[in-house]
Amino acid sequence: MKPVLSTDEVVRLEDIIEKEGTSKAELMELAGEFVAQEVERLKPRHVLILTGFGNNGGDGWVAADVLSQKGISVDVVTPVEPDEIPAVLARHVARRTAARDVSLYVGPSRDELSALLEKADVVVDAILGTGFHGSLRSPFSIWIRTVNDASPVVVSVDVPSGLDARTGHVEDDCIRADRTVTMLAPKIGLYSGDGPEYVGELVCGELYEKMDEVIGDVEHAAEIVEPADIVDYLQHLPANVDKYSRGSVLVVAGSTQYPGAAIMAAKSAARAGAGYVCVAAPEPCANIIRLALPSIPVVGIPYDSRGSFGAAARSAVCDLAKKYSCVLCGPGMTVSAGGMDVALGLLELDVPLILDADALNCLAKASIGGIDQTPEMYRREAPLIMTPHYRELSRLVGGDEVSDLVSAIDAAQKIVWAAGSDNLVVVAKGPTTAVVGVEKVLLPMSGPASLATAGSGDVLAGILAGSMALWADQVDIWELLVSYAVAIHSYTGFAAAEEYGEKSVIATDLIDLIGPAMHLAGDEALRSLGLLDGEGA
Ligand SMILES: NC(=O)C1=CN([C@@H]2O[C@H](COP(=O)(O)OP(=O)(O)OC[C@H]3O[C@@H](n4cnc5c(N)ncnc54)[C@H](O)[C@@H]3O)[C@@H](O)[C@H]2O)[C@@H](O)CC1
Ligand SMILES: [K+]
Repeated sequence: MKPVLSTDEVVRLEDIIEKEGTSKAELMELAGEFVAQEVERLKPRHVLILTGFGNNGGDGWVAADVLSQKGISVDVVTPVEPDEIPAVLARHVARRTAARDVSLYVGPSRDELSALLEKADVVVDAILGTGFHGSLRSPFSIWIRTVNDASPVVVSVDVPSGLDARTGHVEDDCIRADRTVTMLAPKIGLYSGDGPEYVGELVCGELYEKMDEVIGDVEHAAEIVEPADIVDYLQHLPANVDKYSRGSVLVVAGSTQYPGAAIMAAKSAARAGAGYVCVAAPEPCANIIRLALPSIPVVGIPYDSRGSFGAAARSAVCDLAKKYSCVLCGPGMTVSAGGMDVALGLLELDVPLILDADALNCLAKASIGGIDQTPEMYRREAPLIMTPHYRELSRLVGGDEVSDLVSAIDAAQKIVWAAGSDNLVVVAKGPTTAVVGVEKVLLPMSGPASLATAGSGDVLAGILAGSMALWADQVDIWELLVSYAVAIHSYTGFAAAEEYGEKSVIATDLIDLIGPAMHLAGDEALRSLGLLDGEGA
């Protein structure tokens, strides 16, 4: 897994590295050399480097120096003369570079900048890095707009200029990078909010050769889960399994209004590997589900006048639930008094439980001021996975704004820290999904935008349930198993987008692609471990 840091922790990491004997000036040299190396791979003849007032600009000046010494023609744009640059380290490298064979442009007009952009093969954006917050001031606001209008090939240094590296928020304009070369470790803002839209391909220059020895000394905002990390869950089934040893899932879901959610979740759980799946649904919709899923038994449960779980549902569902390896509750069940009772009843049982969709909305309704204010409601021994999207997550914590990855992690941590259990995981679903536990925040591979379609969450919940049933006995770190399920869901999105077209994917397409998605994930894991060459086995 690869750590992702907050900007504060990056500063701490730089201090630690300095204490270990590598100064910030040396880090800047290494950063600039790394940028130059990444630019050189694009084989440019003419490079334009835009620099700012701070150390991000310093990295750009070093890169200019290295590239010009390699015989590449380099233009450097700076807001002030090198001697007037306020940041000491950046001023030092700017003076040095200015004395070399580079062309300097101090505070060019918009037209002059446009002309420079026209003759550049590659533009290096070293205007603003982790020191930038708030709204853009001139001249950078004009530079950034001019660059984006010209849409050249852009390599951004550390962070695309204009992006707040703490939150991923873009207030005005931001450089649209083809590649972002980030230093030491990726910053959380590159994954949050507007970040993914501007970053392009992300490359990390670790710079410090003994990074492994120091990275554990700072807190990680999150960790990226790589294909090799989930390889344990991609093994073949042992030859001697039977349908019970593969694990069983009870899907507590559906209503007259939304029988489809129960159908999609149950089928996904079966496709994800559970040996036996059963649905417990309000009686009036049970037949529709039976007809759609001939291989899956459906138990009709007492219902209310709207065809949702009714007053007697709790004991019927809880009696059944005890017999399963894992219970998934929520898809399509609507928010009703009976549904609320069912969700609270399941929380009291000693069975691995996934609460999704309306089960979470029921929980939010049953608590006052957020569930984190009443952790006893969900504190338990058996594993509990909650899978809210940002809006559901906001409701769960009493209405806090949840609008991006950073605020989603904060909200999810409130929930898991209030209970303090290793067996509690919140999956904060969004464009970048975070898997949040007490100790760890994991970022599994994100899927394509095609996954943003109604019912996609029911498929994810089913994949999660099937995976939990299959692997529950062998789990050390629940966050990792959950990340595996999220990654498989992402792969179904890529496979479906390829088959049906990016905009045309519907949730039911994803279900039959769960198997192929596991193959894709398996191949990727083997390839990253060096056990598979080329395009496939
Ligand atoms: N400190 C270190 O050890 C290292 C730092 N590195 C680089 O240094 C960068 C951080 O440097 P700094 O902290 O100097 O910050 P930056 O270079 O990101 O920017 C700070 C400068 O931006 C300007 N600025 C801030 N807000 C602004 C706004 N709203 N509108 C217009 N201008 C604004 C200010 O003039 C300020 O001096 C990193 O992103 C990275 O590129 C790398 O060289 C690696 C080592
Ligand atoms: K930058």
